[in-house]
Amino acid sequence: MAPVKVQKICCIGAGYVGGPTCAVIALNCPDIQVTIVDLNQARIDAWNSKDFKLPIYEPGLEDVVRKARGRNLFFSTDVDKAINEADLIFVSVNTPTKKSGVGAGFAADLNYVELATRRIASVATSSKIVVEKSTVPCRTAESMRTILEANSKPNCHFDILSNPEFLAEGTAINDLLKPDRVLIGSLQTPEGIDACTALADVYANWVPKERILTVGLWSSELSKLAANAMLAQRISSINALSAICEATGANIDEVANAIGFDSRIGPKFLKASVGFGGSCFQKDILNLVYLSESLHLPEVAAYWRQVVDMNEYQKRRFAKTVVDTLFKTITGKRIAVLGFAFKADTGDTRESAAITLIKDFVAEKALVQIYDPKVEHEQIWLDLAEAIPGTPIEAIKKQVTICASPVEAASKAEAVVIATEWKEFKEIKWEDIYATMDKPAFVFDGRLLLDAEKLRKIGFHVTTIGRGAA
Ligand SMILES: NC(=O)C1=CN([C@@H]2O[C@H](COP(=O)(O)OP(=O)(O)OC[C@H]3O[C@@H](n4cnc5c(N)ncnc54)[C@H](O)[C@@H]3O)[C@@H](O)[C@H]2O)C=CC1
Ligand SMILES: O=C(O)[C@H]1O[C@H](OP(=O)(O)OP(=O)(O)OC[C@H]2O[C@@H](n3ccc(=O)[nH]c3=O)[C@H](O)[C@@H]2O)[C@H](O)[C@@H](O)[C@@H]1O
Repeated sequence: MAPVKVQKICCIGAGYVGGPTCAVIALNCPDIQVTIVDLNQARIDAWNSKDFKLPIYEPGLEDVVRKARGRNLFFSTDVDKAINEADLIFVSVNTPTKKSGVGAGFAADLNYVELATRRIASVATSSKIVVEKSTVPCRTAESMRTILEANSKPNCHFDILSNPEFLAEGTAINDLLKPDRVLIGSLQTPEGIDACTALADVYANWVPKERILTVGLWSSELSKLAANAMLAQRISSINALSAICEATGANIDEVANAIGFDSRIGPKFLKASVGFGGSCFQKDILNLVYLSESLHLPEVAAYWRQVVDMNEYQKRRFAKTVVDTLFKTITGKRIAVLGFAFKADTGDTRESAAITLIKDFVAEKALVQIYDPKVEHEQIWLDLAEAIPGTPIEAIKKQVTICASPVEAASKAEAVVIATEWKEFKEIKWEDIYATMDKPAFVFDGRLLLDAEKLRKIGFHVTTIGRGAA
């Protein structure tokens, strides 16, 4: 049998991955009808909104959706119809860390993947290619196949592919338009290879053929966890070195630059920070730790576990530096936290280092004044309520204020803490900030973003991550 020519795609899950990924497929493949479905009506309504108030903020996304929506890109809550019409279905649902039961705190919660797979099996009346887009533990495709085969209608055949997504938030559209690579894993059977070719042909509409890598299913699944673990490991390594820099007077940017010049190491992902955040690094490493333990490889599990432990240490170390520098107490002091998103150019706050910092400041009885240019206020309250369980939100609101500008956040504050590397924080008129603050006025740069010397000339006391006291 020749590979099918994909004509209709359904994507289950209209989130940070499903939305942008399939919007870019629709943009580049005008002959393919792409329908992105979700159970969350509000999310779908936002994707369909007349004024393009999309549910996620991602530079360039609106432009892509404006070009393709209504042409060959559709958003719907009619999951069954989209499944039935499609020849190829992406499963792009969330796979968070399990909160309870076996593997709680480590293993991926595969409930959403399983429910989506069962839905496909129960409504499909023709053969489909089912593609794992979600990040999943190794051999999840096998469970999906078992579920599909046990529940399918006669004459329905399912091929399972793994096609993990490597986009980073904030640069998602560029990453999708010009990916370093597209990875497709399949069974090495004639049917598996045909299904793989059918998906590769979709990407070949805009991705150079040499960047489309085809591998075995298990390699593909593991490569996704491995890529995130290696990226996070670089950040934990540079952050561990930042602690040595602070203790010795070395400068972490100079060290990163010096080692990054080695072409075997390379310059990217060596920016010391207050700690990595985002929905995936921690979750995927813990998933790898769990996998290693399940395979009776405790030393391997401990090795990867240390990447997450170092990240926790970095966040806590930074919060402690703030308290220690402010004369060992921040009780009743105003602290401005600039940035709440886990990185710049996104409104996403999942696992943001800012949340840990604010939690620690609140525990120390400080008054926290937050400013972020993109994060919705409601999201900040939700995150803080979750991070500080047992404290009613009214009590949290007595200690925390959300502000409309950096100057407002800095008003009467003793310290400004940079938690997210938003470019606009570089462009602030720091003289205005200084004027509004209590003295001595402190700045803690957790992102190596600001010109410390310039701030010192204004009168600030500046502490920068990875730099010894000046
Ligand atoms: N956020 C990111 O930057 C990246 C995420 N990933 C992976 O992609 C997957 C999805 O992540 P996100 O898009 O961030 O998650 P998300 O939480 O933003 O979106 C998932 C969506 O799936 C929907 N959903 C869940 N079960 C459903 C069902 N049975 N039927 C219909 N809709 C359903 C949810 O309502 C939600 O809107 C995860 O496995 C994640 O690890 C991979 C690369 C990058
Ligand atoms: O699986 C995923 O979800 C995605 O996870 C990351 O993407 P993302 O989390 O969106 O963003 P990153 O740019 O990787 O940043 C993650 C965190 O590390 C921090 N970071 C990044 C780079 C660096 O040098 N230093 C540093 O502290 C960022 O500020 C942020 O908090 C990966 O980069 C993507 O390839 C992957 O697809």
